[in-house]
Parts: sequence; C-alpha cells; structure tokens
Amino acid sequence: MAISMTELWTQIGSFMATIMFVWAIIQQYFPYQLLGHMEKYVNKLTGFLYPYITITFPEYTGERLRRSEAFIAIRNYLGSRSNIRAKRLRAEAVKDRKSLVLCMDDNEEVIDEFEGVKIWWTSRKSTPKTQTISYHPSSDEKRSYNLTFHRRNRDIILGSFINHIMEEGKVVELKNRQRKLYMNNSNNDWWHKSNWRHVPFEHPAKFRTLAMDPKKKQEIINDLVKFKNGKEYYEKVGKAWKRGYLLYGPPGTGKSTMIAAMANFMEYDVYDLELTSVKDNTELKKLLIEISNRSIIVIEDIDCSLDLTGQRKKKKTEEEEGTEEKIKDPVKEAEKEEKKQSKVTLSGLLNFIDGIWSACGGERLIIFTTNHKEKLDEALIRRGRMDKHIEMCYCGFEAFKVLAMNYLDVEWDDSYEKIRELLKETEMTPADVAENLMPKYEGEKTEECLKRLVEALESAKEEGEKKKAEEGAKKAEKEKKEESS
Ligand SMILES: Nc1ncnc2c1ncn2[C@@H]1O[C@H](COP(=O)(O)OP(=O)(O)OP(=O)(O)O)[C@@H](O)[C@H]1O
Ligand SMILES: [Mg+2]
Repeated sequence: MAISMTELWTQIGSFMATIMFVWAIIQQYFPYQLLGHMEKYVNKLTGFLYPYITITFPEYTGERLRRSEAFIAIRNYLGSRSNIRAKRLRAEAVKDRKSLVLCMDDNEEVIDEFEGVKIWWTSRKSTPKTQTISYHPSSDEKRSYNLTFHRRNRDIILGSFINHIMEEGKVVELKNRQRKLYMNNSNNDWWHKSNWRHVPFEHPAKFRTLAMDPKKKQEIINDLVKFKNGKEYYEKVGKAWKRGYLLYGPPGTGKSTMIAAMANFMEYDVYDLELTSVKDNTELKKLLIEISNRSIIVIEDIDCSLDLTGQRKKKKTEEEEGTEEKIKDPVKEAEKEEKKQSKVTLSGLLNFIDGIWSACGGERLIIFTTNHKEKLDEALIRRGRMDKHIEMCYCGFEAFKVLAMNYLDVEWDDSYEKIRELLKETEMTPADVAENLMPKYEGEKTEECLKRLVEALESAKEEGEKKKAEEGAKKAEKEKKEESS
C-alpha cells in the first residue's frame, strides 16, 4: 500500500528530532576530537533512517529570475499523465497556449512511477513574511516542485527519468501551443523589436482533405514523418536537420494548400518570406537567425522574386506604372527607388538555404513554390537544397473523389464514370473542380452540383479541342509558308 509522504515525514521527523536532541547533549560533554568521529556515525545513522533524496525545481532561476524550463516541463508532464491524479488542480492561462493549463495545486502531493520505481511529487508554495512593495503582487510567491525518491534509485532518476520528463514536457508544450504565421517586416524602424510580425496560424487544410493522387500523398507524409523523427540520423550523417521542398504546378493546383496541410501535420510555425521586401543579403541573414526551430520557411512564387542572374526584379507598383506625368519630388523619388531596389542576390539566397548560417537551428522545412519550374536556376533547386520536387497537377479522378467527399459527402454516384473519362480528356485544376462542386445556395442537391461539374468539364473539353485544332491549323500554315519560301 502506498504510504503518503506526509505520514512518512511525520514519523521520520520525530525520529530525527530525538537524534538531534541527543546529539546536542553529547556535543556539550564530549571532547572536541571525539566529536568529528561521532558526527560521521550520526550522518550514517541519519542516512540509514531517511534513505530518500529530494530534488527541488524552483519556478524562477538565475539572477534575472527567468521561468525555469524544468519547472514548465514538470508542470506539463504532470498535467498530461493520466495515472497521476492530484485532488486539487489549478487552472492557468498561459501566453501562446490554445487552452487553459491544468496543473497540480499548491501543496499537493502525488505518486508517480517510472520503470517500476516509485516517485513522490509535491508542489510547494511559500510567501515571504516580510511585505515588499511590488508592481506584481504575486511575484514574491515562490513555487517549486519537489521530486523525492529512494536513494537506491538515484541512477535511474538522474540518468533517465529527468530527461524523460523534460522531453515529455516539451512534447506537451508543442502540442498545446498556439502556432503562428510570420511575415517579414519591411519597416525596419527602431521600435520594431523583431524583423518578423505574426498572427495565429489557423488554416484548416489537412492531408485528408488535400485532393491529389493518394500514393503521392502517402509518399509525402512518409517523407515528413521520416524527417520529423530524423534527429539522430541527421546528426549521424553530419547534415543540418532541414529539408527543402519545391512545389510546382499551374495556379490553383493546391501548392499553398499543401503548405498549410504540411504545417498542420508537422505542428510547425510558418514563416512566409516575402523576398521582394528584403533589403539585402545581410537583412536576409538577420531574418534567418530569428526563425525558430520546428518551422516551415516559405517563399511563394520564387520565379517572380529573383531572376536567373540573381538580380532582383524591380517590383512593379501602381505608382511606377501610372504616375509618370505627375510632378515628382526628386529626393522622395530617390528614396523610393532605393527602397524598391533591394539587393538580395541569388548567392545570398543560396546561402540562406544551406550556407553555414542555415544550420543555426534545426527541424526546419524550406518550401519554394512556382508555376514555372523551368525558369529556376539549377543551383537553386538541386538536390540538397530542394531535396524533394513535388508536382501539383490538374485534377485527376482520385483527387476529384477527395473533393467530392469534402464538399458533398458522397463516395459514389452514377455520374462518376463520366467524370472519370472527362477528367482524362481535360485540364481542370482542383480549384475549379472544387468551385463547381460547392453548393451555390442552401439545400442545393448533390446531383445538381455534379451536373454543373459535368457541364463545366464538357465545355472545357470542347474549348481544349478547339484550341488544339487552331494550333494545328497555325502550325500547318507555318510549315506551308516555310516550304514555299
Ligand atoms: N489539391 C487541392 N486539394 C484541395 N483543395 C484544393 C487543391 N487545389 C486547390 N484547392 C482549392 O483551391 C484553392 C486555391 O488553391 P491554392 O491556393 O492552394 O493553389 P496554388 O497552387 O497555391 O495556386 P497559385 O499558384 O496561384 O498560388 C484553395 O483554397 C483550395 O480550396
Ligand atoms: Mg499559392
């Protein structure tokens, strides 16, 4: 039967008090030289009577009183264990967490077990008796967790249990945190502390709802799982723990949706890097070192941000295009021009991806998207930089079935055979298929949505055939002209 720590303490406490009392009397009457020997035996006796070790984990540590990582990990660990049931719990609202955190209330005690070893956890709170004036009334309260175990289990506890708590605590923290979507700050004013601004990341895309060939989808999921569990592997092969993905394909085939699904699957933050507003390579490096671990760095439409020589394309803005006639202030114009002409080069970007600085952090995915893979520099997309190239294509039958389940909740319909054939003969993006499947008013029937899609596919097929015929005619005419000349 489990003995409560409080009972144990009371019994041992009275024993200890007796020993200490006897020891105090002895100290008064025995010669000084003998006392040294006796102290050794008294310590042995105390150790024999109280064979437990207690480790304290205070909430705040260091001179600047930062919240201890170990304390937070223990709080998460204890809160997540179903076999540990505290009688009294405390609810805390923690910054960047999706929900309230429930943890053991002050001065509670629970029993835990690890590899057959019994462990006692107690939560303590102490408030100093002297009153001090503080902006934060509760800042004087000192909380801690105490971990008590038998000294024969010292190796297990210190060797593996403490690491185990730290890891479990971190996993719980990651699971419950509010993930963020970051964008780079083009205003580098002194009052902006960071080069990134963020909002909560709440995109609903999942791999389950992503319309694509199931085999290809599974392959991507396996790749991501392997990456996530690959810490030791990357260490072993001496490679920074990061992986590059190139997503390419026509507009509306799901590249951005795929990124959101990946972020949700991996439970990573997303850093959406807008290259056109980065001033130069140095600023790019600064952005890089501020990126946290377990994140996805995204550069969308990479072909529009850099040209093949590595020089930036000037961003076309409305002012640039339509206000030539207006009277211009030359100083302001020069300033504007300077802002527009950022000097990030291809080599700066290559260094960003896998230069020496890119290894200052781990567990990161870098994703580029493009509609024109052929326009990209070979160096930029070679394996090692962009390790996996994923083509997002026009809607096939398998992808259609996923969309039909998403939008209409139907697994099979008589029209499916026809749709299968039409999808083979047309090039329609999943975005267009989804738009046709989506009910247009409350209560629109499934058959009506499917009929709309069939009609859209038929007219797309007709248009495609017409286009092909026109192209064929043009080609024939050109050949004829060449022959006659
Ligand atoms: N494969 C897909 N699976 C599920 N939904 C999709 C898919 N492709 C497109 N969609 C739908 O179409 C919309 C547009 O898709 P998305 O923005 O992901 O395309 P994209 O490939 O990033 O296009 P672009 O090249 O123009 O950026 C999405 O909001 C989504 O609803
Ligand atoms: Mg996109």
